Amino acid sequence: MASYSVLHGSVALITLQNPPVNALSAAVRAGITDAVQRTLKDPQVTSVVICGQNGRFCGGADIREFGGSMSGPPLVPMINAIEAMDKPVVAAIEGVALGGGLELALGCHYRIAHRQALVGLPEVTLGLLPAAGGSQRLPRLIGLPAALDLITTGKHILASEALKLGIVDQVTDGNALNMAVEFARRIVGKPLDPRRISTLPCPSPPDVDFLLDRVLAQVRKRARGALAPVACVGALRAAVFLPFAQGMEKERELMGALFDSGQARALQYAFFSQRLVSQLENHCCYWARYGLVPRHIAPEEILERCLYALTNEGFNILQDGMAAGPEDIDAIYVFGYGWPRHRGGPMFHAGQVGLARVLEKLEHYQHKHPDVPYLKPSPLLRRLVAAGSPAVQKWREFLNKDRVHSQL
Ligand SMILES: CCCCCCCCCCCCC[C@H](O)CC(=O)SCCNC(=O)CCNC(=O)[C@H](O)C(C)(C)COP(=O)(O)OP(=O)(O)OC[C@H]1O[C@@H](n2cnc3c(N)ncnc32)[C@H](O)[C@@H]1OP(=O)(O)O
Repeated sequence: MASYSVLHGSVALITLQNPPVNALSAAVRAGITDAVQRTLKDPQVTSVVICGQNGRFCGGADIREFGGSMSGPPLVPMINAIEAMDKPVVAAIEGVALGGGLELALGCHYRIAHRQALVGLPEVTLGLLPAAGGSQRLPRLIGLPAALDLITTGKHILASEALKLGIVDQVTDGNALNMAVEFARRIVGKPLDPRRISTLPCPSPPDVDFLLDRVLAQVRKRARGALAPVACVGALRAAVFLPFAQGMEKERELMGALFDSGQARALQYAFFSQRLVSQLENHCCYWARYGLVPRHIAPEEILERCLYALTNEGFNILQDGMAAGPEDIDAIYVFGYGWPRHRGGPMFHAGQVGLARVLEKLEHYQHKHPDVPYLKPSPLLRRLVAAGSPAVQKWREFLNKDRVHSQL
């Protein structure tokens, strides 16, 4: 939800309340929408400040809502209504203004931030693009090159850097909310048209087509099949060449394509998995509270069972002649499935660990779990170990000889 109060008899304060990061859930959007209506109707109110509870402006749209049917007031008309207000609206940014949180701030007429606050449009890291006007407002505010960088990488930047880029108007080492309230009182009566970012042209260099094509090529190379970074460039192209309203349509169309994609679902799953795993210690407290003694499972056991079963299947694939050499399997994992390049690939990694050790581990886990077929050591792995564990670069040659031998 969002609370509404009036300070000094004239400054309406709208406070986002959804701990821990004040994500823009349906209840928060409804609260803001109601508060905006109250502000418009109250003749005593001459300016507005929007802030977040507990020193955090807003962590963006509520990612948990993406999995279900979304209800409540939609974000885009809500932000447009804030921008259209005829009373100045100031965002007081503390903690974070990320994703939809920054898009909300960009709909305000001014942004005052704590120097250490983090701002950014990280949607791309969730397989999405900034679809509450961020892809259309940010380039109009800071120019195309800087917006391309921020939106296609999703990086968070400090408010002090955001000030240099022109994203925020002032930063403070003190209390950003107090500063925003004082600021809001001072700017009453100043013209608001130049502060409505949607009405501004998008500053872009003369060789804009060249720039967009170059960034698109870079992004495609870096993205390795990820859809969102490419869609982000498409949305920014729209910001340059289309009027705001049509740009917003394009933003929505591109978001629609990403929204239900397997990639967005996978990246959002990864976002929550990462946080869940870091809470594992609390699970231990849960066991202790109920007097249960959990079987100790070392993280290495899970890792090794997954990893060695995978490499073992790689040896079976090589033996069956489905891949000509270990490089074919490693390239699929490094380039197609994000296996860390510095670890070479699963087959190379097996060589690094030592084939005898991989075999020993597989035998150990097979003994513990005889019903899991993937843990049964591949005959090829056994033959490689028996042949003295040749280096991975020699396996292709070994396989050729092995195949010739088996045909004789
Ligand atoms: C035709 C069909 C058309 C369809 C078109 C659809 C149009 C739909 C319009 C939608 C408009 C979209 C608008 C917007 O552009 C989209 C977004 O805003 S996506 C969200 C962007 N924000 C982020 O990516 C920020 C994510 N969060 C973080 O990076 C960090 O959490 C943080 C904010 C930096 C804080 O970090 P920490 O202090 O370390 O805390 P944790 O990370 O541990 O988080 C604490 C807790 O909060 C949960 N959480 C964090 N952010 C969110 C969030 N945005 N939504 C929901 N929950 C969030 C996090 O999971 C932790 O909870 P726990 O998992 O521990 O229970």
